[in-house]
Amino acid sequence: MLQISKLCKTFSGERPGQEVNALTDVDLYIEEGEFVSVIGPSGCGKSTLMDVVAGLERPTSGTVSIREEVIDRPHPDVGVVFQQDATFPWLTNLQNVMFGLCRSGLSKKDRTRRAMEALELVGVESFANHHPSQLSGGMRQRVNIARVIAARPKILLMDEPFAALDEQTRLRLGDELLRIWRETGATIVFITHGLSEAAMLSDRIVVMSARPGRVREIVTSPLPRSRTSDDIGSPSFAELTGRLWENLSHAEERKAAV
Ligand SMILES: Nc1ncnc2c1ncn2[C@@H]1O[C@H](COP(=O)(O)OP(=O)(O)OP(=O)(O)O)[C@@H](O)[C@H]1O
Repeated sequence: MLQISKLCKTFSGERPGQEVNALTDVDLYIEEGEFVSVIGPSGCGKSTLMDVVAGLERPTSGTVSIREEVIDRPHPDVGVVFQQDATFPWLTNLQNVMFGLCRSGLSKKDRTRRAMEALELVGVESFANHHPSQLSGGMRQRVNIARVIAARPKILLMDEPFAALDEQTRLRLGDELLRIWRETGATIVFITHGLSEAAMLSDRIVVMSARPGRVREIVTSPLPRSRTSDDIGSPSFAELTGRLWENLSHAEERKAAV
């Protein structure tokens, strides 16, 4: 579904001639319908990887392909959810979700229907005619997710979407996201700083090394596809987070040594 090959990304630094190697030789293959999380030390290039896959940044070298089509701009099959609230305060929640469909070519009636379906999927349909300011942070993030999934992307990229939320809300939204993933069959790439979040949500977890970021290890989850936050107390979960922590602390040690 998604193939990342020998991906490198270098930015110009603050001083003339200075360069920042954000990513080097990243190779990753993601199957259709997989839920893959990416973790790694701060500054290792997770957001850069997401931006390149989203077609928002051009790779310095290497390629990103979706079903063998090399992408160099935002692709219609890809939706992106960021940590920051992207709702427009002057629009209702329904209008916000419909806005995400304004270039879809659908009639207003169909856009309304699709937007309502997306709001139902994330559980905020009863607030369709309220404004984002009338919602809690967690509910607003549900509207942001609805806005993206209303367009029915085959690949959903999520860059720390729950980072600004409290732990309880994160867990609840994690469960909702797993349900949405199972219902839609979307392929999800999820960036997080949270080991438990990555362990609970993912089929596979990509651990990146310190900058310049590359794939350090890919850990396959022993948890079933039907996993929920109830699995957090299980021995498999503890073993998985232990393994992730071990990997991450080695990556952090390397960062300290650089
Ligand atoms: N537009 C840019 N221009 C110059 N340097 C950049 C740019 N974007 C990112 N960088 C640098 O590239 C490196 C990787 O940044 P990135 O934000 O991708 O890391 P990250 O792993 O997402 O970080 P964090 O975990 O802290 O969110 C950092 O050193 C950052 O300063």
